[in-house]
Amino acid sequence: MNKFDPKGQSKHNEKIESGTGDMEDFECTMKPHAIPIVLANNDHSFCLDEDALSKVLMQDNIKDRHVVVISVAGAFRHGKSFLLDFFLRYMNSKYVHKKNISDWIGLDDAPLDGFSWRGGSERDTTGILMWSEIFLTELANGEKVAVILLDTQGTWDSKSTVKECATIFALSTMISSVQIYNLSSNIQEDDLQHLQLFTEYGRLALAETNLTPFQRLQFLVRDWRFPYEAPYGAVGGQKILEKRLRVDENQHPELESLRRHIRSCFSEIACFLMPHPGIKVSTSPTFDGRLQDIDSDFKNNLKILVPMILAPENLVIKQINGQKVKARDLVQYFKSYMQIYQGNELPEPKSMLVATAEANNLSAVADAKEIYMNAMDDVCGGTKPYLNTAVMEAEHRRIKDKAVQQFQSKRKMGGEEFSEKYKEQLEKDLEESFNQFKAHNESKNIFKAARTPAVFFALAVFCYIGSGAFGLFGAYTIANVFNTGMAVAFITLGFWAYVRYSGEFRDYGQQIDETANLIWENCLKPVYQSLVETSVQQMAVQAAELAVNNATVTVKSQPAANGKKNA
Ligand SMILES: Nc1nc2c(ncn2[C@@H]2O[C@H](COP(=O)(O)OP(=O)(O)OP(=O)(O)O)[C@@H](O)[C@H]2O)c(=O)[nH]1
Repeated sequence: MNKFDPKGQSKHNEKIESGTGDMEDFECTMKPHAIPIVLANNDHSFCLDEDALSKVLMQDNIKDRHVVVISVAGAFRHGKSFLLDFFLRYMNSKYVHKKNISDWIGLDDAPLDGFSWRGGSERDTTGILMWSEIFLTELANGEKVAVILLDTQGTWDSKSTVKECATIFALSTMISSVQIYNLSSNIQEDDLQHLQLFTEYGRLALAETNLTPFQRLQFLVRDWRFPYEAPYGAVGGQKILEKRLRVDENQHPELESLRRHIRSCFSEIACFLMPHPGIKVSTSPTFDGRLQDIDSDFKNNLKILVPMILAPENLVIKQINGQKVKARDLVQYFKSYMQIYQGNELPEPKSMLVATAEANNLSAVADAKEIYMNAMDDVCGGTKPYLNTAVMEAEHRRIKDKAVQQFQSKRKMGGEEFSEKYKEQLEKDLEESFNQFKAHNESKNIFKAARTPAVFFALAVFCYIGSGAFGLFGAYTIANVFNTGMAVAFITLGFWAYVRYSGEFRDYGQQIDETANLIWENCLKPVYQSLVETSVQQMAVQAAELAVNNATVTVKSQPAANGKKNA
């Protein structure tokens, strides 16, 4: 097990030491170590340690250099940090100690240190860690670039949500120029599906652009067990990759679109097959990374893989929107990407079951709504005449029950409890639709539609009579007020008719309708109702009198008739 635990050294105001002298800004008190840049919070969110990031990237001799960012991501407990420590050995031996490059892999009995790694089944790395030492590497054209190494929190451990996994993977893919996708045994369909989910989550956070969003994707298959099918290394990897990402004519559209998506996200995709490192590496609790305990096949392939990624001729400079990125820019990008993931703009990535159950329920809701809308359309749709409100409400209840029944009877994933909130939403939506149908139905009631002109016409007539009556008694001032009222009523009526005809000034039209309603409810309706009541009363009185008179006449005429009969 490695003795070097950088997690105990990650206080961000600590000064760090560089073996190269490249980090003279820092006081030389510590060995280079892993610095947590993105920290995992207890509430399943992440935050950026800006100070720590700036301290590393804003050093005088680093900040204006183009960067090469190499990140390793993938499922937890699959040897990501272990691999990165060999990257460190390569960089240290070449650029720090200026040693012969063939010796970079180290001594047989030297424990492996650097990024924290360990055996066991529990996760080790959380958030995103950056190696404190930035390696300045000279390219063939003489430019010195800054090589940055990132270790990431493994995906699919029992403590992380899908959102956390997606955030770390997406963020590290967005920031890196080479993303190493570390897999175990094979490239499986679920690995591709997860990659699709994570890259889509990353692409969502980026501004719309026609350029390929990410740079190099390096599949790294650990413990490859079928060298007789495809040999270890890059050639075998390419063979497997071609097979897995092949798009066939007869392929299911879902599989095809997944493959197209992955290809469209990266400007370059490669694969490397690594052999198993030996039983001691994977099972011994006392293994501390010594080369003597690692199988030679693994070591030989490491000697090919590591330079394939880190040798100057293979370095990929980080580009965003086609522009090469400098270390100082990377600080800004980190900040703005983190802000996006901390905000509420992005949809929440879900587990496959939750996403499928949601889709099932939403489709059942859509079907039920369609049933309701079609049936209500038949009852009171656009071309149907006005329907009595009570009948309409009864029809609404009947059709709504039918729609909800349809929703409940449809087979859905996620269970009863999960469906409940969709059922509630459906009922709410149906009530809203009913209100719209109701409003539409009301507008078909010609008496209600004629209310505004009727009210203003009645006002005009009232003012006309008023003006005539007061004029008759010589009260000309009051008569003039009534005349003005009549003119206002007619002008309003004319304007209202214009609004209805032209469709312009609709707000004013609405205000006139509301005023008419107000006048109707508060003045005309009470008068109208009392008139109706009075006339009904009078009719009742008259009917009663008529009945009494008739009865009296009958009683009086009856004895006379009887007398005639007797005579
Ligand atoms: N089978 C196998 N085990 C490996 C390989 N490389 C490293 N290991 C072992 O895997 C275990 C985990 O190594 P780490 O480097 O800590 O794994 P990790 O992916 O960084 O783990 P997390 O930080 O928890 O995500 C250690 O016991 C290593 O010895 C490999 O290629 N194959």
